[in-house]
Amino acid sequence: MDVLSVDLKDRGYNIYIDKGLLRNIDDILLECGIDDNIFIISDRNVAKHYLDILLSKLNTKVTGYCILEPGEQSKSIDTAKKVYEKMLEAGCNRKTTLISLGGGVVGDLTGFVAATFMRGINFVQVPTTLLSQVDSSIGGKVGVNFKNYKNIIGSFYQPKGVIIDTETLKTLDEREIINGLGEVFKYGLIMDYDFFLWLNDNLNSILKLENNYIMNIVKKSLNIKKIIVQKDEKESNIRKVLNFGHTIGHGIETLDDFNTFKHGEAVVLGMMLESLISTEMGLIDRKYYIKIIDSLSRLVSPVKFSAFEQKQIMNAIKHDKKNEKGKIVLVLPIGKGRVNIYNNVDEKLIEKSLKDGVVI
Ligand SMILES: NC(=O)c1ccc[n+]([C@@H]2O[C@H](COP(=O)([O-])OP(=O)(O)OC[C@H]3O[C@@H](n4cnc5c(N)ncnc54)[C@H](O)[C@@H]3O)[C@@H](O)[C@H]2O)c1
Ligand SMILES: O=C(O)C(=O)C[C@@H](O)[C@H](O)[C@H](O)COP(=O)(O)O
Ligand SMILES: [Zn+2]
Repeated sequence: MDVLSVDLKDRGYNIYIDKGLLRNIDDILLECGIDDNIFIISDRNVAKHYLDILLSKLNTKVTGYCILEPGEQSKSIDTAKKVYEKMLEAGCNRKTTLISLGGGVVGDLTGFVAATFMRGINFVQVPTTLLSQVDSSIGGKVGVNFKNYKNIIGSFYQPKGVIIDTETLKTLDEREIINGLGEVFKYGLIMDYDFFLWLNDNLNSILKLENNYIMNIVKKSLNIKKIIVQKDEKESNIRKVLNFGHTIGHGIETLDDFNTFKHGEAVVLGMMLESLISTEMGLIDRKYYIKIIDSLSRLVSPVKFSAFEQKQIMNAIKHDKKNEKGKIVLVLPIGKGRVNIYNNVDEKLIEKSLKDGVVI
């Protein structure tokens, strides 16, 4: 088992990573200081495969559970209200620990409920998608969508531990693995170009879920995220780089009420368009731009957006949380494995990139 520690003073915690860890969840929870009074939140797809393992391992330590409908629509205030109700019915109190068993949707929602129920209770992340194992389960960004805006209500609230069983990825289809790889490629492009090249060279083995490749991806990704979060927990500056591809990506994700693109797919398309803007601004050369587009196109094919969609994406961009003094903030590539934060990008250039689209 690999153990990484996220060092955030009294809010620090361990991340436990290995194949088959769910079978030791009782012992690992004890290591995190959690014994009983546990309430589990999961979704229907995940519960079908893994809830029984947790219930049999934790037995009488579990006071209840709540199973959500799968999908982004569950990341809402309405779902949070339903969870609060179930928790009250089950007699949850300030000593209750929530376990989030699922992907990023269950994790963000559970974290939000944990941050708000009785002014804050403990929670542990048990991520079961590649995306949640490499990204959403650490760093403490918790929240829900509201009025079709992504993560617009939420908090920074760290878990007490993260338990990653890479074996759970075996029940995901390839589209979900590619969804997670979107965030993994992001780490390479913002911080570690050698990792980006390694991902390109080994994509076939990764898609076959060969365990040493998956372990490498999860550990490398979490190490990059942990270093950034430790430096800037509440996103005053450097943490913004984790948002590469997201300013445009979040707009793309909201299209068709979140029904067309998954988060990681939208981020891939966002990274392509933000790289195009970077090229237009002369921040990267054409050769590097082509390398980025060729590589990301192996995950998601570039998309041409209709005029209506372009408008909707621009509206989302104008409500992005990073915006300052009415100016759109973009994280843009400036060289191999390097990005920078810009608050002076001409709005017209963003509109033009959405209109032109990327070419391969
Ligand atoms: N908090 C953060 O830092 C952060 C970072 C990145 C993304 N996110 C958020 O994460 C969400 C996306 O997360 P996601 O991609 O994990 O989506 P998800 O939680 O919707 O899971 C994807 C699908 O896989 C199913 N599933 C999950 N685990 C499974 C398993 N092991 N076997 C079979 N099916 C399984 C789910 O039921 C769902 O249908 C978005 O809302 C995004 O905004 C948050
Ligand atoms: O942890 C972060 O910081 C990130 O930005 C990681 C992103 O991958 C993630 O999608 C995050 O939820 C986006 O946050 P938001 O603040 O732009 O809503
Ligand atoms: Zn993301």
